[in-house]
Formats: sequence, structure tokens, C-alpha cells
Amino acid sequence: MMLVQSIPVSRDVILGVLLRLLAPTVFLSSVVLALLLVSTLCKIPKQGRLRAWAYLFNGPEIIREAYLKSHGEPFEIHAPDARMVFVSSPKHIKEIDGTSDKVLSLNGAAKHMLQPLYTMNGFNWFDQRGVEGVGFVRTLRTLLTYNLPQLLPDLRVLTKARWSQMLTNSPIYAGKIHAPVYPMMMKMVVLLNARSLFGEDLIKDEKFMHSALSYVEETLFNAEIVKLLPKGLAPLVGRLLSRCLGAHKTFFKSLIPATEQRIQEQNLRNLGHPGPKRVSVHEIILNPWSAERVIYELMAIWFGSVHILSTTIVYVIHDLCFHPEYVELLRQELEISYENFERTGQGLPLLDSFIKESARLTPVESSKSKAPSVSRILTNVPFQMSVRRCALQPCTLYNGTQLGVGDWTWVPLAALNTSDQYYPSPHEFSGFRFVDPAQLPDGQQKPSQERPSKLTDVDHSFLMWGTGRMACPGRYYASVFIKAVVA
Ligand code: HEM
Repeated sequence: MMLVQSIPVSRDVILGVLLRLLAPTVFLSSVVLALLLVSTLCKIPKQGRLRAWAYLFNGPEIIREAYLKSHGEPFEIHAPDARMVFVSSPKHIKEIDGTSDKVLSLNGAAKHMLQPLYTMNGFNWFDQRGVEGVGFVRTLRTLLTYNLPQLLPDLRVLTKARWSQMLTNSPIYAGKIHAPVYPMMMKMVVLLNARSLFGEDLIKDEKFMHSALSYVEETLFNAEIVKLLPKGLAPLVGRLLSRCLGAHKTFFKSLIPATEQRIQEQNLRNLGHPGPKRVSVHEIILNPWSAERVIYELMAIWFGSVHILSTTIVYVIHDLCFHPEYVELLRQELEISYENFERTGQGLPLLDSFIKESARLTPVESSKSKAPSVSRILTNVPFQMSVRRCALQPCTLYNGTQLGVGDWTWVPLAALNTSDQYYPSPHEFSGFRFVDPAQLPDGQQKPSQERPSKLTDVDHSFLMWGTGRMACPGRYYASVFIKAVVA
């Protein structure tokens, strides 16, 4: 039985703490607002400036309204720092997917969001995809998916141990454990994702694990500031921030010995000498790069996966709390089928559908993320959308909409996910909406969707994973990962 200790705290102490927390937040918000103002003056035409600032405070609603008025045609919205063209019809989404990466680039968009030159130990990746190969796509989509059954037992053991440790350390009020779900889930995802990406030896290294989490937080912070700066100022501030926020350097350096060791082991194996058998992305991504290149790739995958996985899982847990009527049915499915899921990496159709419904109604790309990022909170820029591409060259969509260099294309994810064109009763949470009727438990209503579908399916009505050629190659891993943690 845990006891709750009450510590007497004076008003001055509380005020002091509040001030210490408020001061940097107010300072940071002012800096970001000032940068946004400069950015608006430089980039947005005079007549659109007021509306661009309205977007700061009411972005999701502005996108939804414009989507409803658009009748499937592309529409544009100005944010304070960018012009965005939204496409929503299958025909236009296909057009974006089919446009050359030299013109509309996902890499260019990711580079803008991450600012790797200042956040990834000086890595200056190419705007255009595939210049140095797309080996990581095969690594994640095929090899990692194939190896999932070997990872899953470890993920189960680690989840159970870390979860009970975190609950034991949480306070109890009125007989109930009070546990802050987001920070707990972040810690959990960092541990499990590090196990999958870097292997079982590195997760025991505390310094490494600490830098792995700090790297994600500091990158968000640094990149958000740098990307708002005028071109002339960005390198100066970027380098300064890069020096002050040094987790990326520690993270990079800690990965060097382990990567070199793995490359050596692989060379020996190629010569016919048996070596230790490990399973992680770190092993399977080695070919054909140098140690340095492998680490950059791992850093990008790590950054791209930690936050999105933890946020998605937190929303699933919220939905389990909001809709407790599903808990017993999901528990029954887990009791009967978890072993098979762990052996094959497949199955659990009820949980699959529940997660998909949760992601449909609270898509991460459209949610008010709790990540420490001031301009995210201020601008909503990465919210409400998917399939982001940055125009590297001017281009004209086939309906005549023009894009200039630096403009963005997006898909209005949240608006599509709640469109009655694709979803009957679109705003209603229906946990088993996507289940094949043959797999529904007795007494359950027939699902409202006409066709059953899986969480990992990519479709123009469900763009959680993006679209076409560049649809998320980590989605099979992500889906299994989320199921393992929620289970
Ligand atoms: C809930 C979790 C996740 C979501 C919602 C998600 C979503 C996305 C989206 C929307 C894209 C862009 C596709 C496009 O624009 O057409 C993408 C790309 C990508 N994702 Fe994920 N992702 C998730 C988890 C992961 C994980 C766990 C990994 C790796 C382990 C990963 C690796 C990647 C990579 C490497 C790309 C770039 C693909 C390319 O350049 O071809 N993602 N993801």
C-alpha cells in the first residue's frame, strides 16, 4: 500500500515556480511571434496577411470551412510563414503523388521541418529523394516487418516491466493511482522504440537513452525557431542553437562504436564467420552505407517515429477511457489471440479497428501535440493535414492552380476523416467500424463501413500513412508496436 506524503508548500515557493516556468515560455512565444511577423511581411501578399494571422488561432476551422466550400477542387490557405495549397479529391492526390520529387518534394518538406544541418550533427541531406538510395524503405517496410515476431516477445517483457515500475512510482489519491499518461507513454515509447531500432545492448546505456529523448525534444525546438528565420539569419542562429542544444551530438557519438561493431560483424559474417545474432533496425539498415551515413538515417527514423507513436497511443488510451464499453471485448480478444499475434505479427482485428477509429477521429498530424514546440502550438501549421510536399520548382496543377518555390501542398486529413462522403455518421466513435462482419463478436451491430479494412491500409479516404509511392514504410511496425503497448 502506497502512502501519499503531503508536503507543505508556501505561496512564495509556488509563485517562484510559476514565474520560473512562465518567463521562458513568454520569452519564447514573443520571439516566435516576432519571427512570424517578419515572415508574414516577407512572404505573404498584403491582402492575405490578416487572414494568415487568423490561421494562427483558428487553423483547423479555417481548413474545414475551405474544404467544405471547395467541392473537391484545390484551395489555398496562407499561414503567417507559408502559402499552402490543399488537395482532397483522389484525382488530385494522385497528381501530387505522381509529380516528380524534383518539383514537389517530401524530403524537402522534411528537411524544412527538421533543419538537419543544425539538429543532426551537420547532416545536409538532399532535397530530392533517392539520391543516395531508398534502402531505408526496404529496411522498414520489408525486413523490419519480417522480423517483427522476433521483436515482439522483447517488447512485451519491456512494456510490462516499465509499466509496473512507472505505476509503482506514481502517487495514489483516494485509493487511485494518478499517472500522467503522456509523459509515461513517451518514456515507454522511447524505451521500446530504442529496443527495436538500436538493439538490446544500447538501451542499457543510460547516457545514450537520455540523449535519445533529449534529441527529439531539442530538435523540435531548434527546427521550429530556425525555419521561421529569414535566410540570412538562419545559419547564425541555427549554429548557436546547435551548440547550446547538444543532445544530437551526444546521440550521434554514442552510436558510432555500436555501428562500427555491427559493420565489422557483418563483414565477418559475409566471409563465413558466425557472429552474434541481433535483431534491430540498426543491423538491417547497414548495407551499403558508411557508419556515419547509417547513423544519420537512424537519427531521422528515430526522430520521425518517437513522437508520432507516443501521441497515437495516448489517444487510443483516451478513447478506451471515453468508451469503456469496448474494454471487455478487446480484453477477450487479447486473451484468446495475443499469443498468435506475437508469433505472427498479424491479427487482433477488433483492436486494429479500435486503433484505426481512434486515429481517424484524432489524427496525430491534426492534433494539438503536447510536444515542446511553441510555434506548433501557435501556428497549427503541421496540424490537420497529411501528404506534405514542398515545391522546389514552380509548377501548375492540372486545374490551373499555381505553386511557387517554397509553397506547400497538403491534404486536409481531419476534414477528409470526418467527411460523410467516406464515413457514415462521421463524427460518431464506432470502435468496430472497420471490422469484417464475420469477425465481430456475437450481439455486435454490423459495422457501418461498407467494406472492412485494416489499420495499415492506404486509401484516399484514410491518409494517416500518406499516399502512393511514399506511403509510410514504417506502418506495419507502427501498427504492431501500438497493439503491443495497448495490449
Ligand atoms: C502512428 C505512426 C506513424 C504515422 C501516422 C506515420 C505517418 C507517415 C506519413 C503521413 C508519411 C508521409 C507519406 C506521404 O506523405 O505520402 C510517413 C513517411 C515515413 N514514415 Fe511514417 N508514420 C508513423 C510511424 C513511422 C515509424 C514507426 C517509422 C519507422 C520506424 C516511420 C518511417 C517513415 C519513413 C522513413 C517515411 C518516409 C518515406 C519515404 O520517404 O518514402 N513512420 N509516415
